[in-house]
Amino acid sequence: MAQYSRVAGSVALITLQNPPVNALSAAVRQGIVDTVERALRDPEVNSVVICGQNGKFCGGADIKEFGRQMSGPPLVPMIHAIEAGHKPMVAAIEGVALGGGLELALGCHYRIAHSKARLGLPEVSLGLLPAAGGSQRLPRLIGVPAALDLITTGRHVTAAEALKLGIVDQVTDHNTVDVAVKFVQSVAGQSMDSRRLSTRPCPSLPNLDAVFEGVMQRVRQSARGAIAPVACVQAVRAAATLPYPQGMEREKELMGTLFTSGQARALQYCFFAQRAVGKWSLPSGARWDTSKAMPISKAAVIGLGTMGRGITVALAQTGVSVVAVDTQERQLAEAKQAVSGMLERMAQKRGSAPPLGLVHYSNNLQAAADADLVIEAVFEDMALKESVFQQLSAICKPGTFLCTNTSGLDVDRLASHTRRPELVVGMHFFAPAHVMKLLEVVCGPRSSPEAVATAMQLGKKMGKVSVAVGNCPGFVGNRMLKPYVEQANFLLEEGATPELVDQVLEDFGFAMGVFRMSDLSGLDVGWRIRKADKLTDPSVPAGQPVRVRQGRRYSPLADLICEQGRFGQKTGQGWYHYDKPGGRVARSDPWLHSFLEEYRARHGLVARHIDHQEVLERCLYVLINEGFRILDDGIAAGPEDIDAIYVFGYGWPRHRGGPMFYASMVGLARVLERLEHYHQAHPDVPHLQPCRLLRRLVASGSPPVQRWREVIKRLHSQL
Ligand SMILES: CCCCCCCCCCCCC/C=C/C(=O)SCCNC(=O)CCNC(=O)[C@H](O)C(C)(C)COP(=O)(O)OP(=O)(O)OC[C@H]1O[C@@H](n2cnc3c(N)ncnc32)[C@H](O)[C@@H]1OP(=O)(O)O
Repeated sequence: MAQYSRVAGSVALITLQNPPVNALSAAVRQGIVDTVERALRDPEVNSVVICGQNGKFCGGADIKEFGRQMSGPPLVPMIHAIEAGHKPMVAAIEGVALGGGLELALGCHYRIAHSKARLGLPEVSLGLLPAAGGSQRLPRLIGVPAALDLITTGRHVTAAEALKLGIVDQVTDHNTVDVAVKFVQSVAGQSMDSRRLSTRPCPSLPNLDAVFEGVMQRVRQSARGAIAPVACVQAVRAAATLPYPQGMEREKELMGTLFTSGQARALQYCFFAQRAVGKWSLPSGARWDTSKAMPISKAAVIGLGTMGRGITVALAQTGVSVVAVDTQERQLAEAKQAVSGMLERMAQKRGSAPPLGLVHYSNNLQAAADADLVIEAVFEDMALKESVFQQLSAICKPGTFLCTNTSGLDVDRLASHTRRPELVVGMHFFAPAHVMKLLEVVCGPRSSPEAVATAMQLGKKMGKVSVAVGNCPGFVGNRMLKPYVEQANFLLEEGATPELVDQVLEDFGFAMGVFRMSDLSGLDVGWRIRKADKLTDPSVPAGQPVRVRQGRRYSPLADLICEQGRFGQKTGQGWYHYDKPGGRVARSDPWLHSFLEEYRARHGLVARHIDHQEVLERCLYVLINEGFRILDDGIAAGPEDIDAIYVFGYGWPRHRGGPMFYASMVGLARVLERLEHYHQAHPDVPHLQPCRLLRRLVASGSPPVQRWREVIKRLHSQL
């Protein structure tokens, strides 16, 4: 797991060997301890180079080991032995040096990186801190402000930035190991005293207290309840204020709290969930590893509203040539300007040229004829989409994949309007499409494995977390959102305010509560869908009670708000008041409160006190319950898919792991018991009725979330 060889006569070369990223497993750590000892003992060796196999230095501690009993030599003394060694040690960094990998490099006396390498301390994104001395050595090397930035954000830096910051001593375009070997020979025999970071003082900083106070305030605000970023600040503060040994003690103490926390488990679960969703499988048996993705070099986007523009930008950023089509001249002209602007701003940030030449515009659908893949993003109207698909099917070359960006309409119905339904899949992007990480790839019953694989691969190329889901109204994300929003409206009827509901959800960790989020997305969107679903407006049969639809409880509150022309931020009024149309700052609105009071009085509803627990349980458990139904229906293959969708597309706090993981942390029996309780209190709300799968999981002993797939498989095979 760490190979020892002699090169250039007197240099020991230690190569970490643990594919795919040379993570520091127990065996690798043992290998490093043994080979370093050997190099230090060997009288013929005067210097050491440490590198990683297959062009990757090291991806850090082995995350898989964290949930288990730890064994093997610990990292801290291992790195200390390297730093204390009397022979010069150089880290030859290719590929990545992340987390424990960078901490290992910081223990070396010199660091030489390849120009394409990326370095960072991303432990915070796993709910941890760099506890192998990283929180103490990095501030001593690059100063407190830069170390705080890297450690609290976990961001990766390029070799060029690492050189500028002083993390590495040299960057090369040549063979990094050869350069390191040559270099280490040039310093062999010299004293390494000044190169041991643990012996250096932290560069002094005026107004230390004020700096840390400011940073702590900012970090607490953006952490939204996550504890690791706060612990990271505390650890760096120890580096700045304490001698190294005491700083290490503090690092260990803080890590002790984080290591076994639920948040660390949640974040590590998210890490693996994000990777698990790439290994998709469909009920048909089609799988990621047996389905061939087709290369896409030319795409077309049809409909250049907000979504179409974002998708065009995202494709061009990926290097795909795009023809952007809108039949309305005015919309086309506006889109041209908007897309170019977005591409230019993004390029400016990156310091590169904008890929303007990759985008062509047309007002004629015919321009999509030779595209390899088309993404339809016209207005969310079934008849309109059907007509576009019919035309595309006639226009496009044989083999063109036809995708729809619908947020919930029937993909199979659209496929039925084409000559090749197997080439049709949904590609549901989230606004703004060039920024948001999530892509739901919606597989209809007739979508071919190649079509799914192609959409998944294209999503990955675009930097998205692509999740394959089945076809049903709202797919996964929006289907679960519906009962969540519905509960929030019911709570208003019963006595809550938008402020209370939002406060509870934001305290939980959501970036925005449900009402603030609805105001941002536009209340008219849901109104239009409810009209199409015949839940409101003239289509509702006369004599139907206002608060009942299709035999269930219904809240017309959102419809009434829309009837007042209050569509949220865009009109300056919605559930909140904004300074002007398009304003961003939500203010409590006395009009809304009087409106709620009048509404309750009109319907004989008596407002009662609703506590935070009820708000949280009713909103979240009803959403989770729908998640179980989705698993039971086979619309999502496993809980990781649902959790990835919620974390990357719906602002679910990552340190809570996603709704299904959260349910497992709360305890499935508890979730079941609370749903039963609320369903008894509200028997006219079917969404509160605990789902069959939840009951069965509880009956089978509430297995951990990682084992649900097996249980679901077993249940389905028994049907
Ligand atoms: C009572 C309590 C006492 C407390 C005491 C505790 C003692 C413990 C002290 C320990 C101190 C630890 C301090 C250090 C901590 C760390 O180092 S944490 C890890 C930090 N590193 C990372 O976060 C990097 C994670 N990986 C990545 O970001 C990416 O994988 C990559 C390296 C950039 C490569 O990306 P890409 O090429 O896109 O490949 P992927 O698909 O992401 O990954 C490929 C497979 O590799 C697996 N993998 C990646 N990194 C790790 C890892 N560090 N450990 C284990 N496995 C890893 C990944 O899951 C993929 O696997 P498959 O899906 O199976 O292919």
